[in-house]
Amino acid sequence: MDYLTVAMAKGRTADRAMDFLEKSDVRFSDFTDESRKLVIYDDKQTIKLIFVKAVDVPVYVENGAADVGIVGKDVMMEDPRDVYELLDLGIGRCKLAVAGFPGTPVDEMPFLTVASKYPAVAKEYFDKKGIRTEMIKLNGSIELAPLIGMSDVIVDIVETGTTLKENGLVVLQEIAEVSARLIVNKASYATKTADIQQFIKDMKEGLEVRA
Ligand SMILES: Nc1ncnc2c1ncn2[C@@H]1O[C@H](COP(=O)(O)OP(=O)(O)OP(=O)(O)O)[C@@H](O)[C@H]1O
Ligand SMILES: O=P(O)(O)OC[C@H]1O[C@H](OP(=O)(O)OP(=O)(O)O)[C@H](O)[C@@H]1O
Repeated sequence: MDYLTVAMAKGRTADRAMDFLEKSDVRFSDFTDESRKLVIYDDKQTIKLIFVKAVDVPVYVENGAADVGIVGKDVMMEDPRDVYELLDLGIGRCKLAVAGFPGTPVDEMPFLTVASKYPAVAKEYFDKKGIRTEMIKLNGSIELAPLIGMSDVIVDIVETGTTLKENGLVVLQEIAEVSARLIVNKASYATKTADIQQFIKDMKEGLEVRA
């Protein structure tokens, strides 16, 4: 059986994407939130869903290990890959922003230490402004860095703003709007066109039902 292989991260993205697909009658009945399975199939046995780390989704798709991926724009910005980006799913909406203590004069500072999960995005942003930076790559709890004096500012995802607020930080500058995107392997798009178009149609129907 030639499945359409779809890669996504468990958690917020997968929950919403599977909701959309269910609206189009694409169901994964044997999947539960507690499941530790990394590969699941839909009831009609046409889609093979693989669960990978969010940052790895474009890697699987570029290599053809997955035909399709669902991934945040933040991940694509940090590590661009040679894939087609075909649909903005409008889920997982958040912002990439510079944050720090209130009143930090970012644009007047000739040199900044920046802690981020997104060092490439951050460097490009400050380079364009002519601000020299030292990047400190972190993988989580980014908001801690300014609190303990490890960085002047952070570049991170802001959704509700709660994490910043609870740590006495504020958004200083907005860099980009982020939402989940549907990406497609280039060769798969040529060889599995009908399956991919059907998958996109199913996702779109889910989007419309939700709207
Ligand atoms: N509040 C949020 N925090 C983080 N990511 C968010 C948020 N809201 C939406 N997103 C989107 O969800 C995607 C996946 O986030 P998730 O938290 O699952 O991954 P992660 O934190 O990179 O992975 P992990 O938790 O496995 O380290 C992000 O790349 C981003 O596009
Ligand atoms: O604006 P908010 O709604 O508070 O959301 C933003 C927070 O969510 C993300 O962290 P995540 O939950 O992925 O944990 P992490 O620190 O492990 O990255 C992000 O890195 C912020 O810390």
